[in-house]
Amino acid sequence: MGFREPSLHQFISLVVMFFSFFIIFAFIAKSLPFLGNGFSDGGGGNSSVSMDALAPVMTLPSEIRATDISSIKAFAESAKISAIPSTYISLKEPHHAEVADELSAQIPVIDLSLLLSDDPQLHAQAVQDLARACEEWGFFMVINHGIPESLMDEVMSLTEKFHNMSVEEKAEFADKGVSTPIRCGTSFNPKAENVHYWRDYLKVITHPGWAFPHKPEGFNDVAKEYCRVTKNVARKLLEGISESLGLEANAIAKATDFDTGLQVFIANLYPPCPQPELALGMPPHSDHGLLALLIQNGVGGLQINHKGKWVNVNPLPKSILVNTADQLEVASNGRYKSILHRAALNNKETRVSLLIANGPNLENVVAPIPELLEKEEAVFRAMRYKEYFELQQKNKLDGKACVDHIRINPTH
Ligand SMILES: O=C(O)CCC(=O)C(=O)O
Ligand SMILES: [Fe+2]
Repeated sequence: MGFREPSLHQFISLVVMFFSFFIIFAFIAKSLPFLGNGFSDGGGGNSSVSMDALAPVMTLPSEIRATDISSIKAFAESAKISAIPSTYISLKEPHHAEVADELSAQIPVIDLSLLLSDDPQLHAQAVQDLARACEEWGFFMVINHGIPESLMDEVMSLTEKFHNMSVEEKAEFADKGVSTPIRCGTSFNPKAENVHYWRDYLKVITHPGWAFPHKPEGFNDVAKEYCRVTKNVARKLLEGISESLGLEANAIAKATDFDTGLQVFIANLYPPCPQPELALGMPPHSDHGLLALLIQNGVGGLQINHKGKWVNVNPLPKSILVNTADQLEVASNGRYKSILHRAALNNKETRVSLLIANGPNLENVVAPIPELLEKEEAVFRAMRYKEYFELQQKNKLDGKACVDHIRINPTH
């Protein structure tokens, strides 16, 4: 039997069939929720990711990158993997091996009602407590803060509802860059990282001005109230911190234009992770801004670095957790160092944390407070907060690299 050359007609049919098959295949891949916009990622994306995701669930999509998915929650739920992709391995040593649990109970507690007390002695004691908390820890829990429990519960429950919406419902909020007021995405900065983080986020610039997702119902109003009262608490704490540095209560707020300052609402969701000892929800980093106030859904995971040791944070009921951030380190001329912290994971429960970052006005040129420089040399060079904010958000999250970038004297 001789080989017969295919006719031109047969050849064209074959090509058409091949392309039809490819288009149907691409369409199916695109409609899988966890693939987000990965398939249409012209050239730059990793197309083997989409292939892997279509393979039976037992196959580990070991090379999956956060640039190819829009949500780790959706990915984890649909892929049903028992091991994490290699691109999510952050830790060589299991993280629980190096946690100093005996230090958890020593995390300072600040009673805001004492700081605001008319009794000069109670107030002075609270200022002293704040000085110690900022100097020795850079982190504290605030109790008697005056924020209603019902408001905290409501904002947390709506934050969970937001994250539980489908990938399609959240698509309109997808991260389109630092200057957009509402940004929803996964990991920290997938394009800039080699290792990714087991986290989905919603970040909203809530001050100055107001923009917020219009769903789920009620989220906008509850979040607005929560942001307002949180900024007040941050303002009061900043006054106490100014006093603790021997400055006028208003000094830091005035120098940084705090009242017109940037506020960012950051809602993090960490789904259960099949290998929580190898991955992280967020890597070690310090926050930009002055003070960041955090609450969580009752599931732990935040770890702070105290004198080189990782310490689990177990919040007192209804307390607010406060991080001292980079611009406070700058304003205090290195006296109050921003806290290095990270988010650890677990394999059972979804963790949700809500962080409200409060910082200077974006146009403010942040520098050490002049009064502090009467007796000491400047440890930091001045930098416009907008540039600092962009520097931090546009790169990978890397310890205290940003604040080190403006440090004049590396020994501080
Ligand atoms: O989820 C946490 O406990 C930490 C979150 C955090 O550090 C951040 O959003 O900057
Ligand atoms: Fe943080």
